[in-house]
Amino acid sequence: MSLYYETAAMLQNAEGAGGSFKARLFRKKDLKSKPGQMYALVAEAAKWSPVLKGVVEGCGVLGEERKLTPILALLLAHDLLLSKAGVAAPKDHVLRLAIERHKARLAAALTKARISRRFPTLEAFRTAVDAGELEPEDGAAGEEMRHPRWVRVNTLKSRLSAQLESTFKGYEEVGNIGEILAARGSKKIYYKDENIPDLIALPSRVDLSKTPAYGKGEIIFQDKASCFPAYLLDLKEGDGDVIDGCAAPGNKTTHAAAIVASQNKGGDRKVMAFERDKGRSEILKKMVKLAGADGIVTVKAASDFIAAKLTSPDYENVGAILLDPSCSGTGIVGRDDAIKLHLPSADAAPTAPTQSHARNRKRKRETKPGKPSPETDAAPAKEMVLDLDEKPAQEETPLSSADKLADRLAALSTFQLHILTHAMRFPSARKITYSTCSIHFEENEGVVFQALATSVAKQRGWRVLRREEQVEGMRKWARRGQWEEGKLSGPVGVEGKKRQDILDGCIRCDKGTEQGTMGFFVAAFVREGEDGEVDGEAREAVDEMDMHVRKPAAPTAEQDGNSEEEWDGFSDEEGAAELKAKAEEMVAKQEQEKEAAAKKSMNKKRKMGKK
Ligand SMILES: C[S@@+](CC[C@H](N)C(=O)[O-])C[C@H]1O[C@@H](n2cnc3c(N)ncnc32)[C@H](O)[C@@H]1O
Repeated sequence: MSLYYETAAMLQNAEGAGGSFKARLFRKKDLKSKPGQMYALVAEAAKWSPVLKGVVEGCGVLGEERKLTPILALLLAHDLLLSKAGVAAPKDHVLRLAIERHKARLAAALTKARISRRFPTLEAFRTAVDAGELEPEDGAAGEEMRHPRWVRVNTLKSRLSAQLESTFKGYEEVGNIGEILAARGSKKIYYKDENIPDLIALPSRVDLSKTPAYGKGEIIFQDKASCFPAYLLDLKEGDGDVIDGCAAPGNKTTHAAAIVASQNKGGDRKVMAFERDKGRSEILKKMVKLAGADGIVTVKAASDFIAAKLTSPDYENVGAILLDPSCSGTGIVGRDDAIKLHLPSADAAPTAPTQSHARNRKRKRETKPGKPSPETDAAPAKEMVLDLDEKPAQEETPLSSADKLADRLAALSTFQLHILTHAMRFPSARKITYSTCSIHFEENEGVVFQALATSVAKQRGWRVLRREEQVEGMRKWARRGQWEEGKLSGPVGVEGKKRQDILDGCIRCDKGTEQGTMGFFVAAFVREGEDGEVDGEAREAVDEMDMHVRKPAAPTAEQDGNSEEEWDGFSDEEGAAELKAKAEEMVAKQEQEKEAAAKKSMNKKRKMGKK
């Protein structure tokens, strides 16, 4: 089978196959063509497909050449017109003959397409296509594409100034993020972030994955919002060791390690990174090593943070904890790395004169065993959406259906509250950041208010870091926490100014706004006094909350006849064990659903591409 038949067959069977196109190519054992050549052909043809679709349709190739399907016509037209090596088939091959019959008209149509787009030469046209500048701007895909490419310079290995002089040499600095969001293709501009040090934003299509800096771990792709937790933790030399309780793939771990290293003048402070999942622990180890953080970070692979023994001497110097637990992931912006093949339609009326010898001819379509059937391709999709490459391991569990939302949020927030209150028990801990990439109150402010109401928070004096106390870049971030009435079990949470102060301490990011971030939430907790020495204001706040926030199953004062009896939070062994069991059950369920949900979403994306 020729390269073209084989590639077209792989593409036609793409739907529902699971995994990226690249993974499937390299997994397939019986291919006659080289997988690398097939991959390159599809990647290049896809880039040119918005142009080639019109070129092929305009010449009426599909109407005349019954052996060609839309996919074959696209691949062959690409190689005939744009590949230096030409069509990769013998001179008398039926496909080569079929496309070469139209060479003169196809070439003329391509020239016309170039001139109409005002490119003086084919090389200039090629540069624009390579930069993704021909991608349509409108529609949902366009929206997703406008999410910037955020790049954190890894100060363990490099400096922002050094990167601007090397990786980003020739890039022009712009004064606001709006210019990055509005930029098409991979325009060479960057924006230096005003909130997070060493962070820059670039237009979405800029591909840095092949740069030496990325390969060496000098730059890390990390959404701006995802940089908030380590920065908000505001680590100081006196904070001792740091724990990242939910670490893989490790973006926040390496960020925290970079901050620690910048202060570690000869010191031996450590970052301990817990990751419960075995597979993700391997990714974490690789990330830590690549970032040059392995001297500071100890990876606790396949280790449950909740099971970490508080009395272990390993943790006696832990002053700060970063917690970014599993969540619904509803704030994640789909960086749509999927590509679109714009396929020519057989029904489109030709705009150029067609071959006279072929006009009105009704040749029977031929099908050979093992070759894609033109019959099944007779009413082709106009677009085909393809995941070319593997995506980084998903860190979140997509919610499978809307009606399960309330249940899932309840289970997730139970787990999140449990892990957060566990962090609050570490003997020397004075700072915690709690974050999610969820947009839901239940997982965000809801968890914060419930955590503050627990006995461990009260006894140990944990409170939310007030906005005015926050590190400058976070203090000036405008979007703060918000209250949602009726979402917490029990009548109400803290009210009035006290509630508002806590909400002002919480930070939110919204997706799809002019800030260019994903949907995200983070709050920092601090405590100053010794255990049991709760400062007055904090005590007042938590006491007031305790009046209102109740565990759902807790008996009411009327029911148990004891008006003094209060639910004392999650610190009792029984409650903690119950929560742990519930959380573990939920997490196991999540894992089972993860694969199914990912497959379903890929199929949906493909179907949408066909419409
Ligand atoms: C949201 S992701 C963390 C992302 C990470 N902070 C980053 O920025 O790259 C949550 C991670 O926590 C892990 N996890 C969940 N529960 C855990 C537990 N009890 N102990 C340790 N890791 C846990 C999950 O397997 C998952 O890898």
